[in-house]
Amino acid sequence: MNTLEQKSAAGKYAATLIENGMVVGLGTGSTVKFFVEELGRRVNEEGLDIVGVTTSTRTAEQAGTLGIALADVDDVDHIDITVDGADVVDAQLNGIKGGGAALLYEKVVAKNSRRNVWIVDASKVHEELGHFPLPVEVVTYGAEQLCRVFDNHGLHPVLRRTADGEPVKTDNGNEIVDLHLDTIPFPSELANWLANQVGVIEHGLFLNVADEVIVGGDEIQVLKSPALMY
Ligand SMILES: O=C(CO)[C@H](O)[C@H](O)COP(=O)(O)O
Repeated sequence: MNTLEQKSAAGKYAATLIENGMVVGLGTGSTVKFFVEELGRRVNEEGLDIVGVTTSTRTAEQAGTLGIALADVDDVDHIDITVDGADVVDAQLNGIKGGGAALLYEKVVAKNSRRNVWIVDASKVHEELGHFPLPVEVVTYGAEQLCRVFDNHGLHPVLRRTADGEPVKTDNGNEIVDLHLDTIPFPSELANWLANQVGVIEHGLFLNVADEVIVGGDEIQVLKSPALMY
């Protein structure tokens, strides 16, 4: 299976986890697109009755077009399950997210979910975090200054830009700085440090968030969080 087929397989498998009456967090990205597509099919063909809580305008547009009922995160009293993608997953099921610049809403929805399932292709799974630039959402005001601070700490920051050279704007109007790190040996320490920097809105380290990771392939692999294994 190629990467796209693996993404599709993972997305379709995740859609089988969704049951009538569930409030479902809908992540963002090309893998989630397959999941939402299959969810839409089940809503329309099987009468699946769910409410979706989206993590980006892109996903909201897709889900809306497919006729999936949507609610604002503040208008539901709980989220049963959230299905989202990831850029990297390590052996502890910690991850890097935000390749699609939706990390803030993704983290808000994840933190308010009873169960978090990530769907990935096999290339995303590694022993340790790294292998993908770590996205950090920052306020526009002072973004260059913040980049200097990151640079002084050896974090190799690059402000993310569109093809036209303009800074990428998130759904909240903030900007994304990608930290080009080969490895992240101490993710908790880095997460705490980033969270303490003035101007940082959120970072893409998702630690102890995923309960399960579904890896697409000829055979679906379901990796479970160590916390769920005992
Ligand atoms: O975190 C994300 C968006 O902010 C995505 O879930 C992540 O980038 C994976 O995307 P894809 O499924 O397209 O590889």
